Amino acid sequence: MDITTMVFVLALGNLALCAALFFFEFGSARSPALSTWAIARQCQAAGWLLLYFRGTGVAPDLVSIPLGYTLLFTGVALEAGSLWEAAGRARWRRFIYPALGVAVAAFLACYFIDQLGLRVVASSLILGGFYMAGAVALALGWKGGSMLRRFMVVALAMLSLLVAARGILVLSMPGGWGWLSNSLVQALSSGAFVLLMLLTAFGYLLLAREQLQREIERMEVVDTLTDAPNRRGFFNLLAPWMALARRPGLPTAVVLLDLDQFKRINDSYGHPAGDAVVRAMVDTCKRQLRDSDILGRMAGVEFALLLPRTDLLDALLVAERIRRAIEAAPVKTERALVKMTASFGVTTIRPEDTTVSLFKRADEALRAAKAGGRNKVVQAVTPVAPEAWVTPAS
Ligand SMILES: Nc1nc2c(ncn2[C@@H]2O[C@H](COP(=O)(O)OP(=O)(O)OP(=O)(O)O)[C@@H](O)[C@H]2O)c(=O)[nH]1
Repeated sequence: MDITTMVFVLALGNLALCAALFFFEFGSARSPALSTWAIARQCQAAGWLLLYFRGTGVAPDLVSIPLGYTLLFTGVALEAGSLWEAAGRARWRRFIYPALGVAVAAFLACYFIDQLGLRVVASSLILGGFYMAGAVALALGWKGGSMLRRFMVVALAMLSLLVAARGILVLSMPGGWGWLSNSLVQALSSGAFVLLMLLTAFGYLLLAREQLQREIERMEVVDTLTDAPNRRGFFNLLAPWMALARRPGLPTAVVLLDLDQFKRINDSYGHPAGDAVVRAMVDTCKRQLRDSDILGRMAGVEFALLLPRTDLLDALLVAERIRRAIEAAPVKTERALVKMTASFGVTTIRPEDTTVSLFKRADEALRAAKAGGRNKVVQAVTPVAPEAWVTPAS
């Protein structure tokens, strides 16, 4: 494939992707990273198209080449930016925009000094550099990342080097180096552009899908409002402690916590204020817990605490500490300072317990705390074993 056809393929490929992206996201709210990526692809499509038309008389070279490359640099820089955005570095503009400004100025200077040699050096190094910036953004998620992500990092880095290599070779050995002629390097670098177009397109979409899948899996076990484990997540984390309770050793305590008269908070200040109170309450609880303790949201404004290696007496002290902390820290919302209290039911896991019997006992204690006037800690009643029953003397 000759270079002109290659440039045409790149223009068409990017245009096709732009159209697919437009209809994929039509009418729905885009994520910032996806919006940036869509703009990046539009710039690249326009850039390659302008470069395809150079020398054809459609636009004078003096316009099509500087403008085409500027659009191309902008597209590749924004594509790197979208990868930084997706990696959670929202301040990428602070670095990418100045770098883009310097790159365009340097390219224009090189172009007007030497329309062939220096132009190739500058464009190859700039494009290679921006593609490498994208590879670095992806590499931020290397640890714990999927095989796809790691493959993308390695492939992007290698192709970026191949693109930059052309500039370096033209700069250091204008006549080529042995069998590595200039035309071979040019062909390799053009091939790298096509591979980069395909790889970034498919790779980016597959990575986005992978991230979505992870988010769905997380939502199955995590409550989105508080980021605490939800009912299912809490039961998953409780399971090993239930098994451990059948062995001799320190007990594990479970505390049920329910915010008092929460309906009135929603009714008086609105649901968003209620949400803020729930979040603040979780923060207050977490501050009173050890790292090994687990807080889960069971339903509505009812939470459970799992306190490993904690006996009943210590669990009662922890619950009392949390009760006081909640009472002493009114939550500041947009409309008012909201005072909050909570009621607690405390128990420990027994060897014969199932989750049903455990939670039934804790719930009975919680109900007793509510019935006793709320803002209280109540311990579960220990059932008397049948063999200890005493038959009254007749
Ligand atoms: N804002 C907000 N409200 C919630 C959320 N989850 C549950 N609620 C509300 O919390 C209230 C809980 O009510 P209940 O537990 O039945 O009763 P209560 O008003 O807290 O009174 P007691 O439990 O008897 O002290 C309901 O009005 C729910 O709509 C939430 O995530 N955000």
